[in-house]
Formats: sequence, C-alpha cells, structure tokens
Amino acid sequence: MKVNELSACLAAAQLYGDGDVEITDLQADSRRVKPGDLFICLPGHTVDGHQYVTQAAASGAVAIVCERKLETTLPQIVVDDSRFAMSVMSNAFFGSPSSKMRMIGVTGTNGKTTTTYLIEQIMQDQNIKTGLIGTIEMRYDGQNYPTSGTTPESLELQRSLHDMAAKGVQCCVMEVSSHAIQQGRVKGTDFRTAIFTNLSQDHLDYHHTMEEYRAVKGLFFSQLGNVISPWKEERKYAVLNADDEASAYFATQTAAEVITYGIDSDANVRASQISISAKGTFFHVRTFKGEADISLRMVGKFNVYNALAAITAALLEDVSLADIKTSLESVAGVSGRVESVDAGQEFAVIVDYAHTPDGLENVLRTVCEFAVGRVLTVFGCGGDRDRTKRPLMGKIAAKYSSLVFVTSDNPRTEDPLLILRDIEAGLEEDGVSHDQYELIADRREAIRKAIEMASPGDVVLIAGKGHETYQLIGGVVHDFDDRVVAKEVIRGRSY
Ligand SMILES: CC(=O)N[C@H]1[C@@H](OP(=O)(O)OP(=O)(O)OC[C@H]2O[C@@H](n3ccc(=O)[nH]c3=O)[C@H](O)[C@@H]2O)O[C@H](CO)[C@@H](O)[C@@H]1O[C@H](C)C(=O)N[C@@H](C)C(=O)N[C@H](CCC(=O)O)C(=O)O
Ligand SMILES: Nc1ncnc2c1ncn2[C@@H]1O[C@H](COP(=O)(O)OP(=O)(O)OP(=O)(O)O)[C@@H](O)[C@H]1O
Ligand SMILES: N[C@H](CCC[C@H](N)C(=O)O)C(=O)O
Ligand SMILES: [Mg+2]
Repeated sequence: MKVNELSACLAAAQLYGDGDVEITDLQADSRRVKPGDLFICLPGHTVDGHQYVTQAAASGAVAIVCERKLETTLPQIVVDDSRFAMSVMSNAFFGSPSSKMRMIGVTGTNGKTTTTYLIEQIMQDQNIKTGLIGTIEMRYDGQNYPTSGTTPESLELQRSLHDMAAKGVQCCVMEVSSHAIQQGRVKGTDFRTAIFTNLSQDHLDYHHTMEEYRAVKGLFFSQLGNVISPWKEERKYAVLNADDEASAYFATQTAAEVITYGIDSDANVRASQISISAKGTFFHVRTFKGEADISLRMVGKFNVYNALAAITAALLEDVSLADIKTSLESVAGVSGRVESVDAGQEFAVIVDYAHTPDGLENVLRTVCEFAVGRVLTVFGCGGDRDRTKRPLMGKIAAKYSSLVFVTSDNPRTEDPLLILRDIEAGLEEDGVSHDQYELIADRREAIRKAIEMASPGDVVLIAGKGHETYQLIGGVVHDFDDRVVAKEVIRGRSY
C-alpha cells in the first residue's frame, strides 16, 4: 500500500512529502520498526511517541503519521488524533478483516472473559473455526498467543484479525474493555453482536465518574452498525442484561436490534429455578427458540448471567438450544475463575479473579452459600488503578468472611503498604474488629497464614489475580501464581 492511499482513508489528513512511497507494514513502537514500515506517533500517557521519529527512521521507517508537522525528511501524514487514525489505517491496511468473519464483542465490568470462553466452546463444537481475544490469551487455529491486556491496540487487533481470516477463522469472539472503546481500539471493527454483561464500579481513575464510564460503554453500542460491509448481512444485535439498569440507556444508544437476557426482569432469554451447589449451578432457560434445563459445572449466580449472554449470542448465530446446552455443560470452568486448588487438604481453596467490589461480593456470596465452616479471604487491590474501590472491597470482604488477610495484588508503582491502608480505611469505617483482619503486604505470606489457619470444612478464597502468573512490584515482574503458591503451602503444612 502507498502512503497516499493510506492518507486518503483519513478525513482531514495533511500529506507532506512523497505519497508514492510503498509501505510494507505499520508500527506504533519505534523499537519494532523494520525497513519499509510506516511509524505512527502516539501521544502516550507516559511518553510521547513523537520523540521517537529519529529512532524509527534509523530503523528504516519510510513514512510517519503524527499530530503536528515534524522536522523530518520522511513523508508525513499529519492528523488531529493519531490513535484514532491508527484504527482507520490499520483496518484499511489489513483489508477490513473483521468484515470477513462473524464478530462478537463482549463489554461490561465483570464476566467478559468467562462469557467469551463459553461462546468459543459453543461455536467450536459446531465446527465453526473460532478465534478468541481477551485478558488471558488470544487463541485461534490451534495456537495460543499471550496478550498484555484485555483488548489489543487497534494495530495489533487488525493484524491478528487479518491472520485469523487468512487461516480460515469464521467467527471471532473478543473482550472489549472500556479503555479500548475510549481509545478507539475497536473503531472500524465490524461487530455483528455486541454483548453487555454488567456495569459496576471500576476504573474511576480513568473514567472519573460512573456516568462517564457508562457513556464510554455506550459508544460501543452506538457505533454498532456504523460499519456496513458488502460481504455480510447488515443485521446487528445488541445483547443486553435486562437486570442491569445501564441496559435501558444502551438500548437508547443503538440502532441495532436489542435482545435481552436476565433472571429478575422479563427478558427474551430468561433463567429461572436457579440452584447452586459446590459442584455447579442448575437453571431452566426460556428463550425465543425453545426451553431447556442446564447444569453448569461452574458455580455462582453470576455465571448464570454469563451463560445467558452466551446462549443469546449463540442462538443469534443459529446454533440450536440443544447443542448450546451440550456445549455449556461440557465447560469445566475458566482458568482462575472460581478455580479450586486441590492438594488433598480437608478444606476448600478457591482462586478467583474478582478485582472489583461487585466481583468480590458475587464470589463471596457464592462461597458463603456452600461453605460448611468459616470463610477466610485473602485479597488486595492493584496499584495505579481506581483507589476508590479499595475501601469498598475491604468492607465487602469483612461482611462475608470470618477472617480477612489484606495483602498486595499488583502494587505496580505504588507503595504496597499505602494500598493496604486504603483498604483498611473501609474496614475501620465499618468498625471491623482487629481480630477479624490482618494486613500482610507479602502475598505469599498472607496465603500461607490463611491456609495455616484453615480447619476442615472452611473455605480459603484467594481473590484478585486469578489466572495471572506474575506479580508487578515497582517496575519488576516477579513469577507468582496464587494456585502454585497455595499448593506449595498446603503441601508444606503439617496435619
Ligand atoms: C492507559 C492505557 O491504556 N495505556 C496504554 C498506552 O500506554 P501509553 O499511552 O502510556 O503509552 P506510552 O508508554 O506513553 O507510549 C506512547 C507511544 O510511544 C511509543 N514508544 C515508546 C517508547 C519507545 O522507545 N518508542 C516508542 O515508539 C509507544 O509504543 C506508544 O505508541 O499504550 C500502551 C501501548 O499500546 C499500552 O500498553 C498501555 O496500556 C497500559 C499498560 C495499561 O495498563 N492499560 C490498561 C489500563 C488497559 O488498557 N486495560 C484494559 C482492561 C481494563 C479492564 O476492562 O479491566 C485493557 O483493555 O487491557
Ligand atoms: N457476570 C458477572 N457478574 C459479576 N461478577 C462476575 C461475573 N462474571 C464473573 N464475575 C466475577 O468477576 C471476576 C472476573 O471475571 P471475568 O474474568 O470473566 O471478567 P472480565 O470482565 O473479563 O474482567 P477484566 O475486566 O479483568 O477483563 C470473576 O473471577 C468473578 O469473581
Ligand atoms: N483488567 C483489570 C485487571 C485487574 C487485575 C488485578 N490483578 C490488578 O492488577 O489490578 C485492570 O487492568 O484493571
Ligand atoms: Mg477479561
């Protein structure tokens, strides 16, 4: 593709220099530039990509995209917003790959990863080649690829979708975070179905208020249907959780057909007769294509919501309810989501990824339903993230647990002890006794203490890091896996 062809995709772009130059690839990181690449300068939250033009040129960049005219001999495309320009260019450069497959996007505060895995299982069982992109990994065509966040930057997203299309992937199910929507990472991606799981407090460091957070999520639904491709039918679906009050707002934002799912409110796909045990969850579902009894091997009412979202999306892909039931019942669980750690101990140990007040409350409610003895909770809160959720999570942990071990999650650049104190402020506000909780900054030590104190019949819940196999402290990434640490501690414990 030539520089002037890319420039022509962008409204109001100014091209300076030779537009006839051929581009072999796009890059937004100077450290990845190869000869023939076009380098996109992104004004970042920590550094400004415009500073790296010389480095990019030295590595062989043949053109740049920037937000102000720069002193360089390379052809340059000057745009108002290079992050948004990157979405449009990446989509064009990779030949609108999302238009070549069924795209299902899942947004919401909690449940995105779980819902995407359920949909992937259903579609794969139909022999539909399916790709998955999300927090744990990206996988398609029998290969797994690591991801560094929940939703990739537009350039990586379009590159991956292009590769999926080339490998015959017919359907892609992906998580769409609010950061991604705000930054235009999925702009131009042709979603057929957009799913909303729920909205509760998180990321207020980034979105400032719940109204702003909701408005950003709303963009995902208002943009649905903006991309009309000649390859596909134009029908689009907004799959909304009828029990979450934000859904009414999203319904007003979208031109797509709204299909609802829920438990408490009337919905197109509705569950009833829910019963939860330590082994799984049963429910009856009534849909616009029949009724079924479903026995999930995953616990928790919240997983009924995730299953309902998956059922609705799969029905819209014309999968029969009987097949959906078979697929859902085969899923043993998702890595790090209410995952049991079993090393022969006489008490339960559960690792879960709850890292929001709502997520923690849901998992603790579920644990309390089947705990015979006490509930001992180990959790912390990530650094450089929403501080206001910390005291709330402290209160929730204490409300449902006999003992709470407040510890570090990923402190990142913050002082771990100060994060613990933010959580403790919530405990103090609720007058929680010092006998009921302990602050132990070292996560391994906190897990060890909880397991040491567990008696037969108790449940030890280790929340916040789920599938993560690392801990970020300062600028350093340490190996750390709650499941591995818990097993080591259990095996070292004398009975
Ligand atoms: C707030 C946010 O989204 N930040 C993302 C953003 O970082 P940034 O703007 O700070 O980038 P930067 O480091 O300042 O660099 C600016 C530019 O200079 C370039 N650069 C930099 C150095 C160099 O030598 N050469 C060079 O070219 C960089 O490649 C970049 O293009 O762009 C980076 C590169 O793509 C991302 O890695 C980074 O995600 C950070 C790590 C992050 O923590 N993001 C989280 C908040 C996030 O997006 N989370 C959501 C999930 C949330 C949820 O739902 O729970 C997600 O979708 O992952
Ligand atoms: N539908 C739901 N409603 C509320 N809480 C949920 C729901 N599904 C899962 N959870 C809780 O939230 C945690 C995270 O679940 P999951 O990873 O599926 O969410 P996510 O939206 O992908 O999170 P992230 O924003 O980090 O990508 C789970 O471990 C569980 O405790
Ligand atoms: N997607 C979430 C993950 C949080 C996981 C938790 N372990 C943490 O590090 O805060 C975020 O980036 O806020
Ligand atoms: Mg996720």
